[in-house]
Amino acid sequence: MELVIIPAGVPRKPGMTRDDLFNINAGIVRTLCEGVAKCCPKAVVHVISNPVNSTVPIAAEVFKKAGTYDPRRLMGVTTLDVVRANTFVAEVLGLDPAIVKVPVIGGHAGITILPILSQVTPPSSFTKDEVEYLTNRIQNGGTEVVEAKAGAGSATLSMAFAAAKFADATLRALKGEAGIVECAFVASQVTELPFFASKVLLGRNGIDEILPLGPLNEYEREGLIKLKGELKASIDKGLAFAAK
Ligand SMILES: NC(=O)C1=CN([C@@H]2O[C@H](COP(=O)(O)OP(=O)(O)OC[C@H]3O[C@@H](n4cnc5c(N)ncnc54)[C@H](O)[C@@H]3O)[C@@H](O)[C@H]2O)C=CC1
Ligand SMILES: O=C([O-])CC(=O)C(=O)O
Repeated sequence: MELVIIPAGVPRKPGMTRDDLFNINAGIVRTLCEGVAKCCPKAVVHVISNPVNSTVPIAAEVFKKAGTYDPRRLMGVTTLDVVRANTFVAEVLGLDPAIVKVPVIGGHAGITILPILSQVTPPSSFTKDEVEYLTNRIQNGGTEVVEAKAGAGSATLSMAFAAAKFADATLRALKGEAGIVECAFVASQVTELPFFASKVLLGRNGIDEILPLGPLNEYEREGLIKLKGELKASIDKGLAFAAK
């Protein structure tokens, strides 16, 4: 049982998008994945380095070239989006974040981060204003931290918490614990895009099953349509880089 977590690379400074990190981090992720393919080709790989929407496709291409690719074992880490969503929704509902679960789908940048508030557990309803506030806050949670740190980096500490949470869930599933479901950015057929974040069932081999998106309300369906263009462009940018 092997798990490789890749958090290497440069973080954002205020005014930058995650995509602005591409020029440096794409090469770092490519080199590290070449090392994984050589040294531990059967490892499950968690990619944290941004822009996740591009670095995961890069990792997939590196593994394909090396002949070690297994889509069940490659996951982009979007747990921090879920941690933020659980926290902000719990604040609005006046609940303990530990009991709130919000699926977050799409990708890991700006509008590609789409919280599915209609599927929150415990079942809850929100006003239109609350939906707008929560969606924007969750989509911009990373930027909020980058601005607050004013040049000293991004959300390192909360990412460490999220990475540990996702690693723990993955390792428990690899050991045989049943029924572990997490959101992650993975090779996917739930939409027409080749990679997408959604709920996945983890198991002894990594991803056992990618779960359907479930019913979305009109606001979420519109969000899904809007995010696809940006997400596709980021995926294609990663694939083009890896093909060079
Ligand atoms: N997926 C997510 O939700 C999140 C992703 N991130 C991303 O994670 C990455 C790291 O962020 P932080 O840990 O906050 O930055 P940091 O600057 O605190 O740490 C980055 C680490 O990467 C190492 N590094 C740099 N180049 C390397 C190379 N070529 N090979 C191996 N290691 C190398 C550095 O020595 C440093 O230890 C950034 O790309 C950031 O955008 C950060 C937070 C959340
Ligand atoms: O925003 C950033 O640059 C780091 C990150 O991905 C996050 O905190 O979600």
